[in-house]
Amino acid sequence: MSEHTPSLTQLPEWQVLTRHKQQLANTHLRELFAQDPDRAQRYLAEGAGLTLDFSRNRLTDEVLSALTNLARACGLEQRRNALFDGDIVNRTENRPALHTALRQPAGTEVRVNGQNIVPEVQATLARMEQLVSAVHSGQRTGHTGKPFTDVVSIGIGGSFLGPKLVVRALTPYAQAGIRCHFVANIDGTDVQDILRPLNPETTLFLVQSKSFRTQETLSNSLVARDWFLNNGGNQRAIARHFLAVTTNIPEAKAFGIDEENIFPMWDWVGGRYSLWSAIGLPIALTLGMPAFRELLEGAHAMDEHFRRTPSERNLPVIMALLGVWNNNFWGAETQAVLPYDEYLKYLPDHLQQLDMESNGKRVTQHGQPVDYPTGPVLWGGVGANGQHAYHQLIHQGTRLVPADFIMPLTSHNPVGDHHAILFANCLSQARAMMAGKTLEEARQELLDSGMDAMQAEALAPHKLIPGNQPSNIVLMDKLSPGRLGALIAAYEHRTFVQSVIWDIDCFDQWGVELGKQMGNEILPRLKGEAGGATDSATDNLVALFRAANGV
Ligand SMILES: O=P(O)(O)OC[C@H]1O[C@](O)(CO)[C@@H](O)[C@@H]1O
Repeated sequence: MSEHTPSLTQLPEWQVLTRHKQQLANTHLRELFAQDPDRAQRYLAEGAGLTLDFSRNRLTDEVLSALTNLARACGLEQRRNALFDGDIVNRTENRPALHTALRQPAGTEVRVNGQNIVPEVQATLARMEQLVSAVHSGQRTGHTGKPFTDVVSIGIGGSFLGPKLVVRALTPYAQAGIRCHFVANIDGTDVQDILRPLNPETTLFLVQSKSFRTQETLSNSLVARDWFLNNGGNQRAIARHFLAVTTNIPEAKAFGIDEENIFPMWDWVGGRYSLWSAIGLPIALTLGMPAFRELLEGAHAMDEHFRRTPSERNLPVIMALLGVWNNNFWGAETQAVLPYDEYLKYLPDHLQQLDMESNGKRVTQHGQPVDYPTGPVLWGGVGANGQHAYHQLIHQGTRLVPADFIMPLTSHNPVGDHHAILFANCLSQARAMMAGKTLEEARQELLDSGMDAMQAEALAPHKLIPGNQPSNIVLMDKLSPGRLGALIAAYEHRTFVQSVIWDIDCFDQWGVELGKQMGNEILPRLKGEAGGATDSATDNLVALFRAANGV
């Protein structure tokens, strides 16, 4: 396996790309389109029902081939095989990362420590199916015999963001009228707002925590349990109303959840890759098992595409390589994700954890500091709302902002011309970012509007739009469970490929631990249960908090 010795930036393949960047430094995307009429047809990749148009990147055939050479030199093929084969790819935690096994068809094999894990995955799906059908048919009811109407999923990070994205994205497929709510934040407002209108007799709680040690989730679960007990519930009834998904069965039992109501998780699934496991129960309970299985099938189709397609036609590989190109060679520090579909509202939130928790790393897999930027700041929101907020900075600010536009070609809610207008907005934004407007065009436009020459001269620089901003457009026929599964899996693989190039561990997250540790030290001081000093800035605010709360 290639291990980037001595450094990624010393590889000959990297040097070739540095030279390509210098050669292209003064070439505008407009020129690349003008010189190359077939560009749009050539820079298309298709996989698992998704189409990626990557023509609006600062890319030539030579650059694309140099990028794929870099991927090869970094050992992409071996690392990808290691990922799918269940090798230890998360070295700092000594684990495989087998989210792909969660969407493997029954009857296939993936071995961990010599044992095939697919049957266990399938058995868990079968248990989920039983639960979902019992809840939907009314066979499993609340403790007073009433059918469940609401599911409250309590979890944070990967035990929250993926299910929330999917439940919202696939609203048109919702079945049986089950409403799903998500409590994540350790803020009384979040949990209270959600519980207040609910009926405890018809509410099913899912405590979602891989570790069953996460402070936010455990505190919110205690609030939910007290609310249930104080509103007509009783200890025995907890068994009917509280389920858990976790690897930590003893802690879940200690919380009061019956073993038969605990669904397994495995340490070979990372939290941010876990929506495909029983952590997906909010999805299955809201949409039904057929839709959940279709989601898995879509993701599996993307796994197969990723595994078997040559890099130059491989959708997630191309997305990853373009990210490296923009980030490491052109200095982009962010990546915008702009879904042009209201249902994909929570996609940027999910991708923030997926990408930034995975690739926000500063040492190589061997603990050597990197001398190149790694994961960018990922952000975004639904189009066209963003056009009236942050797109101005993309058009005329000083930063390079690569963007991914994502849009289904058909709408679940066709209303008048809405969908065509939305698509026109998506295309026009990508085009404006690519082409921009020259000073001469701005000046001419002003003169044509009847402005005198002096005024036009003064105003034209304000109307100049440099363009040359790279973007991708990802299209699908419609936002179905299968296409959504493929889309999320494509981003998972994009993240993985980038981690291979950067030689970092994309499956650990040691950085988040320090804040948790410090929080545990500060909390007793806020409550007046411990003294001691931290730093003067923290101590000042601890004192302010205590005074405000009468501690
Ligand atoms: O599912 P758990 O164990 O409660 O963890 C929740 C989240 O906390 C983290 O460990 C840190 O944010 C995430 O990786 C994880 O998704």
